[in-house]
Amino acid sequence: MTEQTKAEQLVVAIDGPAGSGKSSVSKEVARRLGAAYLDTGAMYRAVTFAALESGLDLEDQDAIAAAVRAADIELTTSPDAQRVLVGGRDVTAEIREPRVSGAVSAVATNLAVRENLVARQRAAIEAAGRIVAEGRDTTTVVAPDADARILLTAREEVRLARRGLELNNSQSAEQLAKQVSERDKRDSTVVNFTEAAPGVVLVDSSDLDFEQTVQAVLATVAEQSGAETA
Ligand SMILES: Nc1ncnc2c1ncn2[C@@H]1O[C@H](COP(=O)(O)OP(=O)(O)OP(=O)(O)O)[C@@H](O)[C@H]1O
Ligand SMILES: Nc1ccn([C@@H]2O[C@H](COP(=O)(O)O)[C@@H](O)[C@H]2O)c(=O)n1
Repeated sequence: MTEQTKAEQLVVAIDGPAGSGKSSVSKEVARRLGAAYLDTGAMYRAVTFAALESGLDLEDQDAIAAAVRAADIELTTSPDAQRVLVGGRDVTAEIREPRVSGAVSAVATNLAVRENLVARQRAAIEAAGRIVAEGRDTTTVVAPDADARILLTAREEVRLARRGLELNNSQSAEQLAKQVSERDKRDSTVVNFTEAAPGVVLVDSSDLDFEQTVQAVLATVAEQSGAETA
């Protein structure tokens, strides 16, 4: 762990469905808290990228399990400069490509992959000490003992519209549904990110703008952890 007093340590876990604002809101909350930021989804994307590059059959559970164990993944935890390296190669942009987004659920539903990545994520949280970690199972599996646990959500039509706007409305309704609703459907076969578990606070951003959502999350962190977030 870095040089931090006990009072400075703070673990915030945020999960929720696709397009709910997990990554953008978590990054901004991390900046305002002077905390690190862990994008757990980037790790699933990195493994998927590595498997695709090696030409592996993503449905071959054993081959993918072996690949994750061998995967050399480096992830920076600065909310201002995120970099992802696989085997020393910078794949920060490539892991966001549609071929990875379309394939990642197949890898993320492999339980051996989840076990391996959850262990790496816990180690990253422990190493940082003061951190906002986001991803579909962070409040329930990765960091159930976090100081603050939030399920960030928004109505489906709002999430679809936000993702559409993010992509300059270049996608058809069908393509958007694939990237948001269908991915959630497949992911939810192994993780529950639609209902708040006991002790997890629901923040619904459907009728909030970005800044209001950040404020709502900061207020929830203060309430749950007792930390000063203003
Ligand atoms: N409250 C909000 N109001 C308006 N736009 C928002 C709000 N929260 C997030 N956004 C925007 O919605 C889009 C989706 O957000 P983001 O990528 O953070 O979602 P996500 O939950 O991380 O999605 P995924 O799980 O698919 O990676 C981004 O363009 C982001 O800027
Ligand atoms: N904790 C997590 C985080 C992510 N996943 C899987 O990775 C995919 C990509 O996540 P993004 O947040 O970058 O969109 C996601 O669709 C899940 O398949 C996960 O399983 N658990």
